[in-house]
Amino acid sequence: MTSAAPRAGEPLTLDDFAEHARRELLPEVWDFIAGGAGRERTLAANEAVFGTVRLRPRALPGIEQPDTSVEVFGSSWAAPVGIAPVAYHSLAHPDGETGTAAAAGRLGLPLVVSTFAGRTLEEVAGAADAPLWLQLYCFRDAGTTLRLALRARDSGYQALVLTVDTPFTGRRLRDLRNGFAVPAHVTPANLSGSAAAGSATPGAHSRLAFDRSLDWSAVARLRDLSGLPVLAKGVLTARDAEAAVGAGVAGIIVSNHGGRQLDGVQASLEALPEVVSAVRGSCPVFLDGGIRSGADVLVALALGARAVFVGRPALYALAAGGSEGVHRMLTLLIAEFADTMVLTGHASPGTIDADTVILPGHGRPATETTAPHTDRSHG
Ligand SMILES: Cc1cc2nc3c(=O)[nH]c(=O)nc-3n(C[C@H](O)[C@H](O)[C@H](O)COP(=O)(O)O)c2cc1C
Ligand SMILES: CC(C)CC(=O)C(=O)O
Repeated sequence: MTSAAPRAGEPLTLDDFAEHARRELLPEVWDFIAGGAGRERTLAANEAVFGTVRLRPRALPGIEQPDTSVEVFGSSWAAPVGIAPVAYHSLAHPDGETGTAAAAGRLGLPLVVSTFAGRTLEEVAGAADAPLWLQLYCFRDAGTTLRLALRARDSGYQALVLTVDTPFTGRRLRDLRNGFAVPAHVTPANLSGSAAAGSATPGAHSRLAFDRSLDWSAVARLRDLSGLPVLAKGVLTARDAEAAVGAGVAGIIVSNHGGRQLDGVQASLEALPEVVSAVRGSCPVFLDGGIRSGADVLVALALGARAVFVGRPALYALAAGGSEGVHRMLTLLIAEFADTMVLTGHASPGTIDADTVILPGHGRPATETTAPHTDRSHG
């Protein structure tokens, strides 16, 4: 890929965007976004594990221009990359979720809007022209969740993402030490007036307001009510993947919530093969957690993900440059992915298989060291 020479100081990597954001944000806001639960072992592992996988190059691949696009639930995405649901984009920049949606939409990439978005579902829909999904937390006040699902359907959202790893938010020590509270000007726009609107301290609020009696029957309830496909976000084991499939999910997002829930669990990438194998091609499997480069995207696809989502990098790019910053970050990620495709000999994402990577401790391609999970032929 040819690209124009960068201007001095322009971010050249996703890590550069994080560095810009760290300088822009108040320390306690940076900590809320960057931090994880407990000793942050899982948070660290999410990124570090990508550094342990080796790529297998392809000489003279004969690819002029790779086609990075993928199809998901009948929609074309410009690349196998979306934006994970992250609360309160307006913490990072006044453009908030509408800025993020506009940037992703210009590039043909999807956005998953958080239950705790700072802009209304309808405002975000007005700003985006790429697929939108709505992430749902289920509240004790069940009506609040059901109304959100119906509003999403009515404003053209294409899927619901039920977060299944959060009966309450994890113990995030940075926030506890900082006494972090969401600033008064940042509010959950879609919960206003509801019993779930709650307080400014996300941890305490989640313990009061989230429905801990929730079980897998929620999938069918939300699907039947809204007519939308429902994905489960936060699956890390074969057992939970089988439960999700049994409950009728349309897709699974392998995720540990960016290391913000149960510290000590596997990195998302480590859990991916087990989940892909358990699902046996019955629904697409996605991954979030630790994706910081185009090569990381390729590695996740090689181990069976249909597509990946980035969480923190979207907020960092927003903090660094508003909607334009998100556009630049996503453009960079797609360009890195396209370059990595060419150098590993893939003209389209569909051919990226386990033969493209070597897992830690093995001198051989992952095809020979991992079982049948590499089948991504499912719809
Ligand atoms: C500041 C912040 C807020 C988040 N808010 C939500 C949320 O509202 N709902 C949800 O399901 N996940 C939420 N997540 C988790 C992300 O969807 C995603 O799982 C995680 O950020 C992926 O890891 P990454 O940041 O390494 O890309 C949040 C993550 C962060 C960093
Ligand atoms: C407001 C919070 C519940 C959002 C969240 O899921 C998180 O901070 O990880």
